[in-house]
Amino acid sequence: MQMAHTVWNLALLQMDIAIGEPERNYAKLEQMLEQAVAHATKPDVILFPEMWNTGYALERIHELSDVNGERTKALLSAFSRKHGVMIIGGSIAEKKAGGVYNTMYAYDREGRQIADYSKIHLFRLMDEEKFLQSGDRVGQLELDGVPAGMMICYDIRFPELTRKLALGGAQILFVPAEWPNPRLHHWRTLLMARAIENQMFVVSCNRVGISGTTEFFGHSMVIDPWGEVLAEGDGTEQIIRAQVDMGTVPEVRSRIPIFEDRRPHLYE
Ligand SMILES: O=C(O)CCC(=O)C(=O)O
Repeated sequence: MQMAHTVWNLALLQMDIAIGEPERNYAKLEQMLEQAVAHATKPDVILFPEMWNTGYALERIHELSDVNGERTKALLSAFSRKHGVMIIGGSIAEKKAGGVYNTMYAYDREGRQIADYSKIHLFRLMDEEKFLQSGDRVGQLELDGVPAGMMICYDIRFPELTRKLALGGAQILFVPAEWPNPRLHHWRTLLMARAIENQMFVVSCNRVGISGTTEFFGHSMVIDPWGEVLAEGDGTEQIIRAQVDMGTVPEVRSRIPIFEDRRPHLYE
C-alpha cells in the first residue's frame, strides 16, 4: 500500500528591506503576508529573509531591535492562527538581556511558537560580531510532525551544522538570508551542496534591494534532495512559490544510502 506523504505548498517572501526603518518593514511584511495567503494555492509554510525588521543598521541596532521579539511574535502568532499556516519568521534583530541577537521564530498552524534559533556564526565581513551576540544551540523543529532544521545566512558555509541537523532527522532546511553581491555563485553552490550531501530539501529566502553600497540579489531557492531547483527567484521583490513532497527524502536516501555508508570513526 502506498504511504501518504506530507506535501506542502511553500511561499518565500523575497522582500526589499528599508535599513533602519522598522515601521516600513513591518508594513511591507504584513502586505506580503496578505498577498501570500490570497493566492489560489494557499501556502502551508511561509518563510521570510534575514533581519527583515531593521536590515543591517548595526550602529543603531540597540535602539531599533524588537525587545524580546514581542512585536514580531504577536504578529506571527496572530497571522498563523488566523490563516492556519506555518511560519518560519525569517530573522529579526531581537533585544534580550544579554544583548541583541539575530533570531528567527517558527509558528505552527494554531499560532503557537514551536521553535526559535539565534544565528550562531556571526559574519565578520559585515561586522556582525561587533554588535550582535551569537546563539548557542542548533535550530531543530518539527512541522506537521516532519523533522526540520533552520539556520541563518552565513551558517550555510558550515557543513557540519547541516549534517548535525540531518543526523538528528531533519528532512528540510529553512534558510533566511541577506546574502549580497558579488557572491551569487557561492550562494547557489552552497545551498545545492547542502541539499545534495544531506539528501534534504533546502528552502532559502534572500532579500533584494540596495542598502548603502551593498546590493542584494534575491535568488531565493527551493531545492529538492536530489539537487534539482524546484523554484528560484530573480532580483526583484516577489513571492516565490513551490510545492514539496516530503516522500522524496526517503526515496533519495534509499537510492544512494549515504547515511548508512558513512564511516564517522575515520573522520569525526
Ligand atoms: O557568507 C556570505 O558570503 C554572506 C553571509 C552574510 O551576508 C550574512 O551572514 O549575513
